[in-house]
Amino acid sequence: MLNLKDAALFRQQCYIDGAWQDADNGESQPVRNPSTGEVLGTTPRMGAAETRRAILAAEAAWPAWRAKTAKERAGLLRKWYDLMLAHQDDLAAILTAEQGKPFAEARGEILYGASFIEWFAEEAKRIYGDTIPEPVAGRRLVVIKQPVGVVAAITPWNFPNAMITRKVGPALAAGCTVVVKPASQTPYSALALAELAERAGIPRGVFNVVTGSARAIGGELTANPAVRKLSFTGSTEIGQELMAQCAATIKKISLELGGNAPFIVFDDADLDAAVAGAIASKFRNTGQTCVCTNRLLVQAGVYDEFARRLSDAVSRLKVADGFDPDAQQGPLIDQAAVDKVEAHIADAVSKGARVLVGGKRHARGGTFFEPTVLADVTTGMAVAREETFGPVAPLFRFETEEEAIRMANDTEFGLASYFYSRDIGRVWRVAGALEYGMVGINEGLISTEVAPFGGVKHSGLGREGSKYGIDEYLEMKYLCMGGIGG
Ligand SMILES: NC(=O)C1=CN([C@@H]2O[C@H](COP(=O)(O)OP(=O)(O)OC[C@H]3O[C@@H](n4cnc5c(N)ncnc54)[C@H](OP(=O)(O)O)[C@@H]3O)[C@@H](O)[C@H]2O)C=CC1
Ligand SMILES: O=C(O)[C@H](O)CS(=O)(=O)O
Repeated sequence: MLNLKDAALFRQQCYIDGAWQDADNGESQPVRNPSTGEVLGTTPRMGAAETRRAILAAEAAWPAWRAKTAKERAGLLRKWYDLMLAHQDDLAAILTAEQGKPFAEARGEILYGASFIEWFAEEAKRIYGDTIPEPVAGRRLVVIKQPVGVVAAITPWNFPNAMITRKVGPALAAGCTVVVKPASQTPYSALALAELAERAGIPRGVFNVVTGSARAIGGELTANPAVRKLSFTGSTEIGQELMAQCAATIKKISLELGGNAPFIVFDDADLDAAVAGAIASKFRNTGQTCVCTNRLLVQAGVYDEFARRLSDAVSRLKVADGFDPDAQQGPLIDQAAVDKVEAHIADAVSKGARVLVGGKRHARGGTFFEPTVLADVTTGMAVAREETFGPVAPLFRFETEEEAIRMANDTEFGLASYFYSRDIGRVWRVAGALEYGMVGINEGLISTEVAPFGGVKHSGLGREGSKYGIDEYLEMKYLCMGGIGG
């Protein structure tokens, strides 16, 4: 099925306490290639009992793992990173087969995912504390940082490699141990990471991967008091459920949820740069990223020209199977995703929008969809309020800077935002006024391991990556020493 150089990377069992295991009841669930519909294999359909064992393994491994020096943990993470790079093509092939994205994009995700392991291997050695001038003579005050403990990570199908390493990298670097539940549609990338972690020498129980019933596994991960931290990437609806489930045990929580990114083109923008940025921001992963542009707000003076140039560029995007060397747009993850895209287009057209390019299922069939540009879109349409999570670029028109900011902020989401302008005063005014965790200014691709990734409002809590990302896996402790004398 998969033409891998190292077939041992394709694992169809879960990884718990350093052992590859089936579900207790022997049940399994199929994993399909979204491009062809073919069954790639199966993974165990585990539930609460197996998850409890994984948590116990992580708890048992924690004392020895946290007792290692930061340098020792960094060395093991570095070996894991080196193995990811050495197996980049195989990891990318597994990813394209189970998620559908073009192979070149999958290779890029492996580098992006590995960068979090590299970055946090370095950050491990810089977990500094504080000394505080004593307010009372004879005392010494210090602050130290310690690992939070056993971490649960629940991750999505759209970045099956990077969304795991963006959590597991800082967790392990901080001295925590982890139980990961990957998306059922894309489990093989997670299991390949477990295979490489074992080869890197990461001790048994430190990194565990369970697949199966989301509700049963999630129920155990959120209720078990041994789990002290939950990190989730996925829909806002599920993030809200998990946050509520964690309340009973007061877990530390990070949420990276949905978005509704505005992409604002002002009349002083470099239009060629804006078109290139819109293509990159809107159509990466066939529009299936939480930071994808969801609404394009274009100032009236450049609306028609921008619409013409963007439509021309979109019409040239190659829709193909991810293993086709020319592929630029792969399939959507499943039929539900196609249904949502079609519903958004139908709603917009019924309320007066015009289809400039695309607008319907692709001739390839299955879950392939034509990259689409809509004009004359208005705020009463579903695409203005809901995350499409597909290859649809809706163009809204605005007159003034104030109107653009008001439209951009008119959403409960606040993850990524983008705007194009060459006026320095406008750049600072708009960047300050946008209610988002991240702002791309004359750039459509801004995600990197060195900067804090995350949102506000219904887009989540906390930050991933950057020097801030490791704090999510640390607890701060204040020591007050008396009787020092002198
Ligand atoms: N912020 C982001 O990066 C992402 C946002 N999304 C948004 O979410 C929408 C739906 O996508 P989808 O993949 O279904 O996202 P979900 O939020 O449903 O799934 C994300 C992860 O959560 C798990 N999950 C689902 N329900 C539960 C539960 N009750 N308890 C514990 N874990 C659970 C899933 O497991 P399983 O796969 O087994 O269902 C998966 O591992 C997308 O259309 C998009 O709008 C989706 C993916 C990423
Ligand atoms: O969840 C996502 O969609 C990713 O976080 C987007 S990115 O980090 O690859 O930009």
